[in-house]
Amino acid sequence: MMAVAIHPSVDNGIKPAADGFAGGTLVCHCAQNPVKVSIGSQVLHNHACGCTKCWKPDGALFSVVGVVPRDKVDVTDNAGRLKIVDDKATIQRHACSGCGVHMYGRIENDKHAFYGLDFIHTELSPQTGWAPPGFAAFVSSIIESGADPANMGAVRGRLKDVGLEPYDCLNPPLMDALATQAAKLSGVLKS
Ligand SMILES: N[C@@H](CCC(=O)N[C@@H](CS)C(=O)NCC(=O)O)C(=O)O
Ligand SMILES: [Zn+2]
Ligand SMILES: [Zn+2]
Repeated sequence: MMAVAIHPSVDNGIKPAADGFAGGTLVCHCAQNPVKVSIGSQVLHNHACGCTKCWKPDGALFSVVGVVPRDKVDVTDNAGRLKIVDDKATIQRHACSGCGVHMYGRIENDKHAFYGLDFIHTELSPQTGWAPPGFAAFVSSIIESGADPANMGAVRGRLKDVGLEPYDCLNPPLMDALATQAAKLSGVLKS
């Protein structure tokens, strides 16, 4: 039986991070005058995301998305083509209006646990050495994009086989970070 396809960067074999890797350039899919974004950092918390909002390449069940400090993100070419997909969302995804690819997602709420980090898709960069995805988030959400609910056992099995522990929200460290921030904001936890 053919293995469940997750995402090209997973299905073609997850490549390890390179020591000392410190960034690269994201390029959108437009054949002419692509949008380019320079990233001056290794990616952190890279993961597969099954939610409906994260950008996925054609045919993929999951997005692969991670974060970098926002001051390490610099749009260098054709910034004028970027449009915010949903300005009400927590993560404002800046997409190329030509090809639809999301170039970076930014949190503008400075009370959010992940404020200061931008979300990026390292597959848009020709450089190798990015930290690979380490877990799978929002796995059940792929059903909202049309995945067959009856196939979820096979999907989770495949994710485990390739070392991506499946979660239906984020992984425990990130869920703890969100809850810690909520407890500080409510005053339950003294900061
Ligand atoms: N089940 C929902 C989940 C969406 C969701 O909560 N996505 C997560 C992971 S990217 C999130 O943090 N979203 C914030 C946002 O999109 O602004 C869907 O698939 O649309
Ligand atoms: Zn484009
Ligand atoms: Zn997502």
